[in-house]
Amino acid sequence: MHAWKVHAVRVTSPERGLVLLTATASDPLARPGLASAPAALLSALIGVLENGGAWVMDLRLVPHWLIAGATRSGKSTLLARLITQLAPQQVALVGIDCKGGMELGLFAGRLSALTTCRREAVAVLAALVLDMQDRMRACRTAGFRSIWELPDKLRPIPVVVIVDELAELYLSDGRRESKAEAEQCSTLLLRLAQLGVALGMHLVVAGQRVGSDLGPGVTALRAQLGGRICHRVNDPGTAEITLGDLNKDAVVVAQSITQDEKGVAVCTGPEGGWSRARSHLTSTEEASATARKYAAMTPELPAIDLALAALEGGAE
Ligand SMILES: Nc1ncnc2c1ncn2[C@@H]1O[C@H](COP(=O)(O)OP(=O)(O)OP(=O)(O)O)[C@@H](O)[C@H]1O
Repeated sequence: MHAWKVHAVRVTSPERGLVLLTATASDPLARPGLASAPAALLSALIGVLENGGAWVMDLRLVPHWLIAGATRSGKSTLLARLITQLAPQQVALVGIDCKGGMELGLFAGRLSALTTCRREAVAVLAALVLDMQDRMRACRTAGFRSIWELPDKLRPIPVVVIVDELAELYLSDGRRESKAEAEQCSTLLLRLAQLGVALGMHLVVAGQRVGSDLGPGVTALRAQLGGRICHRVNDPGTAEITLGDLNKDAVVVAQSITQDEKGVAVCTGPEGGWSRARSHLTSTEEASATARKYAAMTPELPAIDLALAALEGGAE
């Protein structure tokens, strides 16, 4: 695609003598209102690319995404934009926000489930994996390889699982139960990522830390998340981990994003290219108003409700 070829030759490291790109007043990143794109199922207009084109995340083309960045770099704002764009669509949104639900809680009205601790996350992910197996059976019975081939009436609703702060799911305090829970979470996320593509299960995972210090499960998961977005990072290693397996020049550009460039990121495109881009700023008010407006469209996911109810029952 034309929009993604922008950096093919012009960006390289300072050591190699070429100039890195930065946002300026004449830069499209400073005027994000310009870009637009048609609405399509599972497609979200996130912001503007450096060449002025629309920055679109299309989960039908790239099913799973990893979003990295230091604190206050723009991760939650990007997730807010994504949810605001998906809210009017026929999709189920599931939030996993183990920082107490402070970020994704804004969208509670439009989320089919919101988990705020890892114990709940394990229950919800396990229910989704079971649902995925049902979807697999339905496809097999009908002789199809994906839910998208099923007739409209039989097609299950696509589910987008949004994780704010991946590390919360993988870190363990050393206790045996905590370790087991982290491992369960890791296994379930990996299973969703591996099998979900054809079955309408999508993962969008954001975190400050996305490296193997969180355990081998994170490396395996990262390999399954084909879409990558890297905001400003605290350490060069995070940009390397996020983009390095895709494009070395992209790493250098991500490492050059400054503290003032909030919402600026390097993002990958659908056909292997990449670009600098800036997300549209979504205010807290806009986010919660959108969630309220489309709350009636929130699909019920009974399997998840049952799993969470069982958890509550077990806790009494
Ligand atoms: N696209 C954007 N355009 C302009 N400003 C932005 C944009 N994205 C984020 N900001 C500004 O940066 C601030 C921090 O953004 P955000 O909360 O999304 O960061 P974060 O990476 O999620 O941080 P944390 O890890 O601490 O939750 C926002 O409050 C907003 O003021």
